[in-house]
Amino acid sequence: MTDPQAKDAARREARARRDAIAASDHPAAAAAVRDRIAELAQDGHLPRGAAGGYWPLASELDARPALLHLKRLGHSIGLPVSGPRGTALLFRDWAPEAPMATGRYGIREPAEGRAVLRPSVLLVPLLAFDRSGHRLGYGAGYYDRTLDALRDDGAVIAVGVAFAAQEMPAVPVDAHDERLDWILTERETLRIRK
Ligand SMILES: Nc1nc2c(c(=O)[nH]1)N(C=O)[C@@H](CNc1ccc(C(=O)N[C@@H](CCC(=O)O)C(=O)O)cc1)CN2
Ligand SMILES: Nc1ncnc2c1ncn2[C@@H]1O[C@H](COP(=O)(O)OP(=O)(O)OP(=O)(O)O)[C@@H](O)[C@H]1O
Repeated sequence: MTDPQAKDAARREARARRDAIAASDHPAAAAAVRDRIAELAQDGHLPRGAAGGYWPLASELDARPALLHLKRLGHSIGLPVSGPRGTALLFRDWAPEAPMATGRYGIREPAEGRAVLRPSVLLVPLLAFDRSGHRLGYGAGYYDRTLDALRDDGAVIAVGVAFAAQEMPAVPVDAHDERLDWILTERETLRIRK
């Protein structure tokens, strides 16, 4: 296993870099990522069915414009609901006008009663990434467990979303770390797996 301190140090460094991005640069980055997801869809890289996303936290890149685009293309959209630490995320159907609630960690999520979806495409928020498709999240293992579970019962295309500044030469990895299929930043579309 990698030294947990190496992951923590990489997390702190990535977090500081993300926090340093000017708020005025966020809308253009969100629009660029929307255009990149539109291109993936157009080129037939995204399977039909539900797309999972995330409600932006802190200084994360806002994926909502990308999600709204996928919705217009006919995908249903699911947002994560965090259960207890150690569990996989669940995705509930989201629409801009549908009721939201505040879940664990104070994150906005679709209210109870909204349908649970199984995403065939998952936009994954990244704290740090490298060019081989490895990622770091907040360290609770939610996305590793979620991708593991989704890949166990079928296919899922995992699309990491981050600012270009969050790239590292090599993210520290462990055996349980799930790789991404694509990474989208405001600057480029990285194809990890063919
Ligand atoms: N937008 C977004 N939604 C997401 C995630 C994410 O990374 N981004 N998640 C990705 O897994 C899940 C939530 N995961 C979390 C895992 C740990 C902590 C956590 O330990 N929070 C600390 C405070 C951290 C801070 O302030 O920086 C705490 O509550 O003490 C929070 C969320 C599901 N939803
Ligand atoms: N598929 C899995 N099954 C069981 N435990 C797992 C699995 N994936 C991750 N874990 C556990 O979750 C914890 C956090 O993992 P890690 O440090 O890789 O988090 P992360 O990738 O940064 O976080 P996240 O996946 O939430 O974005 C570790 O203790 C790890 O052992």
